[in-house]
This record gives sequence, C-alpha cells and structure tokens, in this order.
Amino acid sequence: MANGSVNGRGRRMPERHQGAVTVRRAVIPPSTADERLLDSRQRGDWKTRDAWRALRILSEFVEGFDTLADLPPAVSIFGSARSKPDSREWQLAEQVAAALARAGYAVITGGGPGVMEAANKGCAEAGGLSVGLGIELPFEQGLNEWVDLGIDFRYFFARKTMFVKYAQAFVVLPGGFGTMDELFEALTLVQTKKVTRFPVVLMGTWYWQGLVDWMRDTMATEGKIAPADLRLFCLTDDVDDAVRHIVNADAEIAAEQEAVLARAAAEQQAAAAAESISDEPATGPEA
Ligand SMILES: C/C(=C\CNc1ncnc2c1ncn2[C@@H]1O[C@H](COP(=O)(O)O)[C@@H](O)[C@H]1O)CO
Repeated sequence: MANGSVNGRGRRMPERHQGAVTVRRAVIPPSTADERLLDSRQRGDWKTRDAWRALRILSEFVEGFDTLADLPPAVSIFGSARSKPDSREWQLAEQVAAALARAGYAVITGGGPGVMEAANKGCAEAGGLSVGLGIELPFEQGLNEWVDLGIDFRYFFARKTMFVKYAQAFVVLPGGFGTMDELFEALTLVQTKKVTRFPVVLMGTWYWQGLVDWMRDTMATEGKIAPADLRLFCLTDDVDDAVRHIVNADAEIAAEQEAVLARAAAEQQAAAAAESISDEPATGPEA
C-alpha cells in the first residue's frame, strides 16, 4: 500500500492526492475539498466560491467518464479499509476478485488498503483489469500497489457515481461505515429502480447474518421495507456461487435486451409493411 512517497534519502514524505494534483509537506492544506464543500459554517464562501467549485466537480465527472468509458464489464468490490491480510474477508476478497477476473470482469475498488487492496491484488494477479477510485482524505493515502488503472477523486459523490455506472454488480465484504454507505446506496438505487437488475452479493456470512436477520425481523416486520426487498441481495461465502449469481444476472439482462431489440425490429418491419400496402394504388371496381 503506497502511503506517501519515499524521498532520495529513504524518508517518507507526507503527500496528498487532490484529483490530478499531488501536494506534499507544507503545501498540504488543513482540510479536504469535500470538507470545505460540506462545511455549513463558511456561508461567506457560498456566493464567492461555490460556482467555481461546481466546475471542479464537473471536471471530476468528465475525468471519470473519459477514463472509464472503455472499461470491460466490471464488478465493484467494497469492504473494510482496516482488514489485515490474515483476515477471512481479505482472503475472500482476493479469491472472489480473481474468480471475477477469470470470468472476464474488471474489478473496481476504492483503491485503498484492506479489502480494497485484497480485491485489487486478486484481480491483478489473475490477469484482470484492476481499477482503483481513490479519494482525498485528511491523512496520507495513495492508491494501493495493485491498482493498474487509478483515478483520484476529491468528492465522494462523484466517485460513487463511477462505482455504480461502470459496474454490472456489487460484491460487499465486511466493513464499517464506508462499506455500509456503499451497500445501502446500492440497495436504495435498486429498490427505487434507479438501477435495474443490479446484483448485490454480500460475502462473509459470519459478519452479515446478524444484519440480514435484523432487516427481516425488524425492518420488514415493521413495514420499513417490503419482504421482497430482502431478495435484492444474496448472501454467500462461496466464491463460485457469487460469480455464478453475477454471470447469470448478466446473461438474463443480455437476453432481455436482445428480446426488446428483436421486438422493436419486428414492430418496425410490420409498420413498414403496413405503410407500403397503404401506398399501393387501389385497383378494382371501387377504384
Ligand atoms: C481508514 C484507513 C484508510 C482509509 N482509506 C480509504 N481509501 C479509499 N477508500 C476508502 C478508504 N476508507 C474508506 N473508503 C471507502 O469506504 C469503504 C471502506 O470503508 P470502511 O469504513 O473501512 O468499511 C471502501 O469500500 C471505500 O470505498 C486506514 O488505513
């Protein structure tokens, strides 16, 4: 995991990535771009700075769209930034990322340490395209060494758009607030049909089972979600199962899209045929 960079004398230099910009030592500002944008106490800034900020935000979308447009089918993998290589989730992340790479998927992560690094490693070692979408944080942070295509973002929300837009599915491993945010954002997007047929695979039954039980026994029982919402994700520790779930969903979506195209083509043909009949000059006694 790159953590700052090392100078000629082998000393680690404090470093921060702010989108395309890298700053070191005294140039590192005391706050992040996200922090400044969201700070409701700096009202003075709203008139003078937010319009300019909007352009910077736009540039993050442009950079992301431009860089990721040619990505092959991909899966975003989330999980704790704090997991160690000997943890169950690290092993699982590495294995599922490798299996996804072998199935032809690129793997997208937050580019950081822990589960993100494990997934990038598994993918890269299996010959897949390993992508990291980093985020500017108030402490030293660089993309982990297994990221082969990386983008540094200043704004969480621009980065989150990329995780969804360029992925066919999410795999979510044990994690903390960041992981929960990513999991529940995905489930909300599927539930509200902002994205359709988007497989969400939870891996790590030892970690998730309690939450899944609570969703069923409390959330669903108290009517805060529909019982059918519990089918918006699947829970497994089996790598092949996880990959199969994603591949099958992809195949079903492709078949549905083909059927829609075939129906549209047939309708067009029928309309063209009807038009050519009505254009023919009338013959016979009534003519
Ligand atoms: C806390 C540490 C490093 C933080 N570095 C991160 N780099 C990139 N992405 C991150 C980082 N921390 C959180 N994320 C995103 O949230 C998810 C993990 O959050 P959690 O709270 O650890 O579950 C992850 O999927 C990222 O997208 C220590 O070195």
